[in-house]
Amino acid sequence: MLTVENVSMFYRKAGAPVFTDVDFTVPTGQLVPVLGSNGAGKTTLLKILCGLIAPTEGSVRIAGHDVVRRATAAREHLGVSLYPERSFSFRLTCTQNLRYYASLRNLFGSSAKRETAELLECVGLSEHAGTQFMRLSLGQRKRLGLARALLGRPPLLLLDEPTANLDAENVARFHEIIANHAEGGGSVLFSTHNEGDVRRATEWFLQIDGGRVISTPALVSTGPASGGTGRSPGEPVREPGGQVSLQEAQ
Ligand SMILES: Nc1ncnc2c1ncn2[C@@H]1O[C@H](COP(=O)(O)OP(=O)(O)OP(=O)(O)O)[C@@H](O)[C@H]1O
Repeated sequence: MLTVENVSMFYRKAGAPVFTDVDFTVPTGQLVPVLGSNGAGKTTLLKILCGLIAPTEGSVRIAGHDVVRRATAAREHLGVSLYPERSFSFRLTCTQNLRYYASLRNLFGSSAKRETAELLECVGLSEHAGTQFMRLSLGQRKRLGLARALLGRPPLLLLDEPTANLDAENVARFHEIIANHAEGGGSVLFSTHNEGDVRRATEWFLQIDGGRVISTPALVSTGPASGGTGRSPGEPVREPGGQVSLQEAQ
């Protein structure tokens, strides 16, 4: 679904690259968290993956389409939510905002109306359907961003800190939504500062550290409802390639 090959990123005037030689693949049906400290490069990576900025070197393909050279084709397979959220119209309601973005996905009339209502219900915003965006809390804005990313049910979701500002109930709701997405054959790559997201989401994650993007098995994936370790008592923690494991970080 998503293929990243030899990607490096240098911002002009910056003294050092954000990261170099990034290679990974996200197959269909996988959930991949991206961890990294402030300034590590998570947002930069997401912007490159969705084609908002071009990498200095390397290439990104979504469903086989290069995100720079075949951007329109690539974006048909893609739903995006970046952080901070700046692209909604402040004076429009949740419904009006989603209907506008639905039209950009070629959804009009009754199908747009139905999908907009379903997605507001899905992210728990039905009661705010008629609320202006500027009157939403930060967590509600984040959930509206997720609803917009889901418009048209694109197979790949790229989400920047989707659990930031969410309460526990809505973090659980987010994990249920992405688990359903994966069950339906979709893939999700999302950045987070919350290691709980890694335990709940997946079997492997990406960690950006010192200009390297490292893929690491989580080994603690136990499904959405569990907070357990996923290991038998006494079972050793595997540390492939000497990489930092989630357990070490706790
Ligand atoms: N437009 C830009 N021009 C120059 N440098 C930039 C630009 N955008 C980001 N950077 C730098 O690139 C590095 C990575 O930033 P980025 O926002 O991708 O990090 P992040 O991991 O998302 O951080 P956070 O967790 O704080 O959101 C930082 O050093 C940042 O200062």
